[in-house]
Amino acid sequence: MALSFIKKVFTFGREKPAEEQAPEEALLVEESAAAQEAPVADVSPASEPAEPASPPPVPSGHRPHEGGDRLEVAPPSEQEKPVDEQAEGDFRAELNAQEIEAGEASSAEHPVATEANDEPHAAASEPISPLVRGMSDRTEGGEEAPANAEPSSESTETPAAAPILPKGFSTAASAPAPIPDAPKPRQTWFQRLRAGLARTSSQLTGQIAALFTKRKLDDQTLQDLEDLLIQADLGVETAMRVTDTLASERYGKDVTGEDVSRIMAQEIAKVLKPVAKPLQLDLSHKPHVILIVGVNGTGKTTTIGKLAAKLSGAGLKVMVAAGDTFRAAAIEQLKIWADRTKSEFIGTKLGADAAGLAFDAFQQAKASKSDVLIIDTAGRLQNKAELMAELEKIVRVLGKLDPDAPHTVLQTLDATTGQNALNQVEIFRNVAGVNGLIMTKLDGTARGGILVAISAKHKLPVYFIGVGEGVDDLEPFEAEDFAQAIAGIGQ
Ligand SMILES: Nc1nc2c(ncn2[C@@H]2O[C@H](COP(=O)(O)OP(=O)(O)OP(=O)(O)O)[C@@H](O)[C@H]2O)c(=O)[nH]1
Repeated sequence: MALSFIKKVFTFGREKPAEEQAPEEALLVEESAAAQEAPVADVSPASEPAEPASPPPVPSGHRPHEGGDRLEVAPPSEQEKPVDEQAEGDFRAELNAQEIEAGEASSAEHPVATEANDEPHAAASEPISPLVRGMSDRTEGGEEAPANAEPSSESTETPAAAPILPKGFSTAASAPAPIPDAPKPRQTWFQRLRAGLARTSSQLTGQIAALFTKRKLDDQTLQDLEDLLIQADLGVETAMRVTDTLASERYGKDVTGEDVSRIMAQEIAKVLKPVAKPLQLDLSHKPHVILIVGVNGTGKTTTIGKLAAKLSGAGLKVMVAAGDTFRAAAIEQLKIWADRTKSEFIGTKLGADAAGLAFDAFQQAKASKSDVLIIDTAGRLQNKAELMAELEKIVRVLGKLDPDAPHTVLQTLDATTGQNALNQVEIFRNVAGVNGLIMTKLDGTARGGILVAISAKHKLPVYFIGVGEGVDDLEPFEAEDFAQAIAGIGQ
């Protein structure tokens, strides 16, 4: 399967659109080609000599996946990361500048889920402005002084002697230059995952070690252990698996914290292995439609950017649709991701019907022979019936153009959420037919145990995990790695 997929990736990806699309009045459709030709913004002013030179154009940073058919695209090697990091810094600055320009600096910080976010923003539906390109590295007027130029009359004047200030005062000129911090080496994704899950794992391992100090394994310790595992969000089923295995191996014997961690990692991995699957694309659909759903702020738009980068990096023709018509900043954000990932973009005005946009996007993607269409949706709390009905409508409308569409419905889950995520999956699955999950923010202070409980209950594939805000911070989900990170063992 992996080979045939790779073949598909590179076969389909090289096709060009058959013809240019006629512009539609209501839609803002951008061919990515224009964006590809434009230089990448260099937002590092030359007046800051400490900054490194501008990065090369946005790095693709993608190569065919080495070990499987999970989108068939592997994350970039560690050597590529510093370049990505620099480019990412530029991108973030670009994003900020764009948002400030759009007069939405306050919403640029990206809100955490609130009910207020469910209402359309009052901002006017301005057409999307072009990206802020880099600042000039020249002074105003665009001229640089030639190297052998005569010094100006101003420069021949003797500089005024610096005043001698009383003790306890200083001027900016006399203050010692601050010593810049040495740049921190970028962590690997597994280190970030480990760090994100550190709270869960260290709490667990600490409690387990305390529980088993100088005690033989008996019914009481097993019960206490089960309680600890449930408190860590792992769910009753997995907690019992761990205690049953431990009991069968060591009942009545001395047990160390390491014994428990090892068995815990092993049992968690057993639960996760069946759901750690590659995201299969059926490229015969042209486009394979991926709908992204989830609660506000769980990382839908960012994840779309990351997915688009992987797919277009592999040579596929990708279109992204800004179906989050509630938030102007979300449309802007997706447009920037589209430019950056060389994807086609389709959007509409703020407050417009999201299902209508999804329908238009599907038609447009068919016409332009896109391989993959990824549709963003507005974040919604799962208890908002009206918004959930809108989501249902999006799915229905897509089904009119292809009864199998949307072919993949991905739900993003914020790893810092905890127990509520179980309920979110339940409801989004019923309403939108979620058939795959992506857990984001596993680099933060994550409570990753809930993914184990969700996997045990729903058995939905978990395709990727988000381990940062950068374009490359999306990793294929690996059961063993995740299990070890939760149990606090491994690399
Ligand atoms: N640390 C970290 N931050 C992330 C990750 N994924 C997304 N984010 C951040 O989470 C915030 C919300 O991400 P969005 O992609 O805007 O979330 P959304 O679900 O589209 O939000 P709504 O449009 O409000 O529903 C942004 O600041 C992202 O940069 C991740 O894996 N790690």
